[in-house]
Amino acid sequence: MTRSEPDAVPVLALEGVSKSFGAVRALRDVSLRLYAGEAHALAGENGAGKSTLIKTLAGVHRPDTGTVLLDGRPVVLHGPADARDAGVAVIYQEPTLFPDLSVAENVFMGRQPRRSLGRVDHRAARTAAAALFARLGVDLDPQQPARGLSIADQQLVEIAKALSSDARVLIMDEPTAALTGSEVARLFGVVRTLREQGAAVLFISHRLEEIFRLCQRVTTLRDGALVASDLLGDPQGRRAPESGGSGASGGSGSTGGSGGSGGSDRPAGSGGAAGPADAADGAGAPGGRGLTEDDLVRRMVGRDLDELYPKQDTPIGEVALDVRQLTREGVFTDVSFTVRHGEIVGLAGLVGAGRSEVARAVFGVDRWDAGSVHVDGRPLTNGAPSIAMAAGLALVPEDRRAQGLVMGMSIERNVNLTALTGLGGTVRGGLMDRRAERSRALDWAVRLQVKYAALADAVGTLSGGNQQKVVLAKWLATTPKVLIVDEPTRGIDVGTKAEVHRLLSRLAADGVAVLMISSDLPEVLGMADRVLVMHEGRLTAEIPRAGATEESVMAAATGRGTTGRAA
Ligand SMILES: Nc1ncnc2c1ncn2[C@@H]1O[C@H](COP(=O)(O)OP(=O)(O)OP(=O)(O)O)[C@@H](O)[C@H]1O
Repeated sequence: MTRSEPDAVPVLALEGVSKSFGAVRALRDVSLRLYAGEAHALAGENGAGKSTLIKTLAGVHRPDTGTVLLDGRPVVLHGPADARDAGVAVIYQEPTLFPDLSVAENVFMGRQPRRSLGRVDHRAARTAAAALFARLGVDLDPQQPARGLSIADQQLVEIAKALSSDARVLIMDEPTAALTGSEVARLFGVVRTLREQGAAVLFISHRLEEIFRLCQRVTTLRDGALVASDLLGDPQGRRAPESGGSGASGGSGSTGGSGGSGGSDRPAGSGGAAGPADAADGAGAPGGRGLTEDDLVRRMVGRDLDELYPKQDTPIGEVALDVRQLTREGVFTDVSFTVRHGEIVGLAGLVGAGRSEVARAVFGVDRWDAGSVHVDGRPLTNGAPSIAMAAGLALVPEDRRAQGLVMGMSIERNVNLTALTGLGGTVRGGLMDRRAERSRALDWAVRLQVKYAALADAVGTLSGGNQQKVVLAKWLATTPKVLIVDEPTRGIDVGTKAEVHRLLSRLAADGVAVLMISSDLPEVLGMADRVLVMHEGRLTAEIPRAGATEESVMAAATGRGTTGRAA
């Protein structure tokens, strides 16, 4: 049986599901069919309803109307345990393993193999875990403690855990957001293996190229409604491995390992969207040639997208941020660079290279052991964020949800949080000027296209991407002289991504010095006037815009040569 046979029965499906939270209609009459052996992407802008949909499949939410079907039969999932028992597992972006337990103990949590007297059989657990990792084609030691595993490895432990309980459906909610390029390649290798073994994978990502690389079908949501469910065609007309539930290996590059950036897994000749009886397939792909990235963006956003990297040329002014020989023992060493007024400097490197740590030290969240930081020629005090802010520095942190928001507080109040320090200008005689607060929040909500019901709603009710936008707004509202943004568009949909880039470009044109930490290479190359690269806690290169290419940046990021040491 292959997934594209019209009479195939989906392993898991939604039919006509609607779900509201108060006045917000998060899902409206949505249907989705997930087949064995397919990687199926779920696309949509922030707040489109993707998380609500997967939570419905995972038994977290009960639909208001509509049905969940397992193997074609309607089921009622009373909670996550019901979904797990039915073979549906969810892998979240940042898994929550028990740090003090071993990898094997985490895999078999609650289901440890036991010996006759009821004692846990650790050796059996290790052997079984090793067999699962071998099945996935990955190299992980079952005996090592979970503490200290990279996020990528933690995800693999979660996947092994799902397999150990015979999961047939794996739902992955933005699993790649915090992974390096090679970790993504390894995860995709695992997903291919799982598909060959007959699993169905539902995959969420805001990175469109990943959807096209990994998936055979994409379902798009807009404002809670289904736009289309399209097969993804292969533009080169190459024949990708046809996989059913049989486990037959049908072609190249489809198992284990860490392939490069190739390895497209799309079905051959899948013009249009003549999938298994999907009513919403009607829209198809233009010209019957398979969906393109532009088509997908149009489906998500409802219009053509403006330029993604609208970088304007701006005169570069005096040095605004001057970081000299900054060292934090064991974290980063001898880091020196400048950012000038009007300039966007990209800070590239692999996850773990020390970029965020430098940003935190510059802003004063962490102390430095040696070196100095000047803003407009004035020295900052070590470990004093309030002094950094008073000097005109702003830091939009990477981990925005944890570091940047008070979840129970309103959207409006969160946007204005920095005003509590007196920086934002809405504190008058010790009282918040509520009208100014509201108008500022509204202004930023519109500029960043935040999707919300009321500004007085708790920020915790927003979708993940919209929460990210509120943190951005909060810091941009301080009108900084120097803005440090850490992964400014991670988790943000493609439409707003262009808007964030336009905003950064405009800030630079207004004279703000922008230091942009980003793992998104096209973003760095598209937006930065100059690119700094870090590798293992040191600056390894400084590359002017004209000389910056994927190759030159990656070479410096992986320590394979430098292109001129940063001064
Ligand atoms: N528990 C909740 N209470 C109130 N509103 C909610 C709740 N959960 C989701 N919503 C709303 O439902 C809508 C859909 O949110 P959802 O999280 O499903 O979006 P998403 O597509 O996953 O977005 P993102 O890409 O930002 O993660 C949003 O308007 C959101 O604010």
